[in-house]
Amino acid sequence: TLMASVVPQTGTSHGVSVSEILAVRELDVDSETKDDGRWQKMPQKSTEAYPYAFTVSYVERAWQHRWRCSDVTFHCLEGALCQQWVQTIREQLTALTSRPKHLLVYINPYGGKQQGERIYEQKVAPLFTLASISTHVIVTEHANHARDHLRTEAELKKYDGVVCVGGDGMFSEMVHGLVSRTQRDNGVDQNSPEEKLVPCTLRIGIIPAGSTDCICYATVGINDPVTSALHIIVGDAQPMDVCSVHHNNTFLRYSVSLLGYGFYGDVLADSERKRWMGPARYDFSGFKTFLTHHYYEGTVSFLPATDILGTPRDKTRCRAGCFICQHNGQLYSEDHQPLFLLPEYKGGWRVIRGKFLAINAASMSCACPRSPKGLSPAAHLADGTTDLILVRKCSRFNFLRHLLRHTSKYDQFDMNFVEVHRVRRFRFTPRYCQSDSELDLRENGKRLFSQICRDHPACSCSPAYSSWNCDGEILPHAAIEVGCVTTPYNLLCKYTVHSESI
Ligand SMILES: CCCCCCCCCCCCC/C=C/[C@@H](O)[C@H](COP(=O)(O)O)NC(C)=O
Ligand SMILES: Nc1ncnc2c1ncn2[C@@H]1O[C@H](COP(=O)(O)OP(=O)(O)O)[C@@H](O)[C@H]1O
Ligand SMILES: [Ca+2]
Repeated sequence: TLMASVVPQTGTSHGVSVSEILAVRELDVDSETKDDGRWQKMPQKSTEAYPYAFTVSYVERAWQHRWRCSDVTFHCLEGALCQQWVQTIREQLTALTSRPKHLLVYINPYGGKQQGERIYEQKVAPLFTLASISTHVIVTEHANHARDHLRTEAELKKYDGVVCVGGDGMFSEMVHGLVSRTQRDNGVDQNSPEEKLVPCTLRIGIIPAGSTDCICYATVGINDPVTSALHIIVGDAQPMDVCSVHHNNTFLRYSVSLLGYGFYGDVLADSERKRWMGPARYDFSGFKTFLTHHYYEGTVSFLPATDILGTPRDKTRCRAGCFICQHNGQLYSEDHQPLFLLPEYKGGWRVIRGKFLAINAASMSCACPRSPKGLSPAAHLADGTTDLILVRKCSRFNFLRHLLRHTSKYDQFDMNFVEVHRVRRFRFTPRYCQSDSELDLRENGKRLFSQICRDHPACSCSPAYSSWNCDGEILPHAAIEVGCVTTPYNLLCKYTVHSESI
C-alpha cells in the first residue's frame, strides 16, 4: 500500500493498494505555462510547500459492482524522493505477472445497439493505453470472422489474452475459436463426447456491447464496459464451466451459459428475424412466445452430480474464490479419475418423460439486467456441473408466475410444475423422430412447424420440435447430448472477472 511520506493534494492521507494501481506519472507542479506549443519544466518556487508531485491512477469501487478509474496526486518536498516513488511503483507494477501486456481485440460492430466500436474507442482504448497495454484491434466483417481467425490465423503466442467487444454470441465465437484450436493442436477429437478437453491457456476478456450480456453480468456483476476493462487490466481471472453439445456423436457447439429448448429456443428463433429492433427484440419475441404457449414432448435423461458440494436450491451464491468451485475442482485434480466417468457412477442416469414448456441448462447463474438473480441463482461458474431446469406443461397464468419470479425475490423453482437438478451430463430426445431432411430445412432458415401451422390455420396444437438456444445461437437439432466437462481439472478458458465485490 502506498502512503506515508507523500500526501495527496488535499493534505489527507490516502491508501492505494499496488494491485489496484493502473499507472503512475510524474507531474510538473508549476510548469503549467506553454512555450512554443511545448510544455516546459520551470524552476521550482521555494514558496511552494510541496513542489514535486506524482499522480497515481487506480481502481475505485463504485456502486453495484461498478469500477471506475480515479486519480490521486501525491506531493513531496524533494525531487529525488518523488522519482524514487515513481520508479518503485513502476517496478512493482512490472512484477505483477498476472497483468496482460499484449491483447488481441475483436469488435462486433453489429452487436447490441451497434455501439461496439464507439464503446471501445471512447471508454476502453484510453484505459488500455494508460495501463501501457498494447493492442491489435480487429473489427469483424461477418459472423464467425473472429472464430475462424482465432482458429486458424491468429498468432496467439504474441498475446496474453483475447478480448471481445460484443454480446454472448461474440464470447461464444472466442470460446469456439480458442477451444477448437487447442483440441486440434493436441490431437483431441471433438466429436467424441467422452473425450477429455485440453485446457486453453489464453484468457478471454469481454467488453459488454451486446443485447443480453449474460456472461459478462454473471461473472463481473454488472454489464459495464469500463468495469470490464479495469478487470482485464488488473489481470483478474475466473475459470468457467464449458458444456460440449453433441448430436449422434457429432460435435455441434460448446455452451457456457444457457442451453434452452422450448421457451428460450423459440424466443431466440423468433428474435433473430427482428435484429433490426436491437435488444428490444427479446421483449417482443418473449411476449409473443409466451402467448403461443407451445409445449414439447420428449425424454430427458441426466446423470445427477452426486459427488459434489452444493445444490441448485442453495441460498449461497458463487463469488470470486468460491469455496464450492475450489472443493469440487479438487475432486478432479490431475491424479484423480473423475468419479462420474466410473462405471458405477454411470449407472445413475435418470429418465424423465413429459410435455415441457421449457428445458433449460444453466452452467452459470445466467444473471443479466433482465433478471439480476438469473435463471439458476445458485449455479456455480466452475464446479463442473450444469443446472437442468424442467418446466412442465402448465397454464399460461402459472408459466407467467414462474417467469416473473425470475425478477423478484420469490423462488422460481418452488412450483409444482418446475424441477431442477444439478447434473454432469444430460440428453434430450424429442418424442417424434426428426429426419435429416427436416433438419436441413430448419438449418436453411425455414421453419417446419410454421409451414405446418400455415397448412392448418385453425390448429392450436404444439409443433413437434423447438430448437436449442445455445448461448444465444440457434441449434436446429432437437435431439442433443450434453456433457459439462469443465472443472479446474479440465479447465478450458479463463475469463476476466473481478475479485471481491460480486
Ligand atoms: C414476462 C416476464 C419475463 C421475465 C423473464 C425473465 C427471465 C430472464 C432470464 C434471461 C436469461 C437469459 C440467458 C441469456 C441468454 C443469452 O445467451 C441470449 C443471447 O444474448 P445476446 O443477444 O448474445 O447478448 N439471450 C437470450 C434472451 O436468449
Ligand atoms: N461483423 C459482423 N457482422 C455480422 N454479424 C456478426 C459480425 N461479427 C459478429 N457477428 C455475429 O453477430 C451475432 C451477435 O453478436 P453479439 O455480439 O452476441 O450481439 P448480440 O448480443 O446483440 O446478439 C453473433 O452470432 C456473431 O457471430
Ligand atoms: Ca456450473
